[in-house]
Amino acid sequence: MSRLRIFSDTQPQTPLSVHNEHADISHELSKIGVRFEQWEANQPIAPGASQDEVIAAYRSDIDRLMAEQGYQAVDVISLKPDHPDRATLRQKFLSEHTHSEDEVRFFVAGAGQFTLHVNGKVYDILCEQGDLIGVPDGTRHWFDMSESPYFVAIRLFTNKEGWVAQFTGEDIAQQFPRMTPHESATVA
Ligand SMILES: CSCCC(=O)/C(O)=C/O
Ligand SMILES: [Fe+2]
Ligand code: NI
Repeated sequence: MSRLRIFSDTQPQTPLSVHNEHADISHELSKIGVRFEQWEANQPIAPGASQDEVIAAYRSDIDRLMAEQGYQAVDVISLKPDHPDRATLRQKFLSEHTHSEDEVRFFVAGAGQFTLHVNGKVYDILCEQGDLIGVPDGTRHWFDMSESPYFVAIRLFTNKEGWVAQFTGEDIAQQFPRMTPHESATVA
């Protein structure tokens, strides 16, 4: 189940609030300009599926999003627990960073944890199949997939170069809860 936990950025042990209802999660995230929607994601795609398979299965949604916001590039992250590079890939997203463009991710299988650092608060969002998240450019954030990743996410970019991150050099991501293998597995 999708979940939002909101923390003070100085209190990683105890959330200020926890939200499990999709409408509530969307409402809270809309306050910080973050798009969080539930889309149809019922194509027969499993983590490990190839980029071409995923894009073909979701072509109409991708085209609609690209037309809607002028995105110029799309790619897919598709990982399951036996991926040989899972540790390296996990580490790549685990440090706080920003992008100079909106970060739009559509989860079409499994789950992943986005954490946003905005105005002295930390918004820890467990995203699951069907969740579409849009994080405004310049928003400080990180992403975890647990040590046992199981998800497929479609990524849209305005930058033709695809994924480019500016790391903040802060260690805050190391202080907040990581995604657990259980949270990854419960959607398997
Ligand atoms: C959920 S897609 C992989 C993570 C990613 O693209 C990103 O920028 C995380 O911050
Ligand atoms: Fe990112
Ligand atoms: Ni409210």
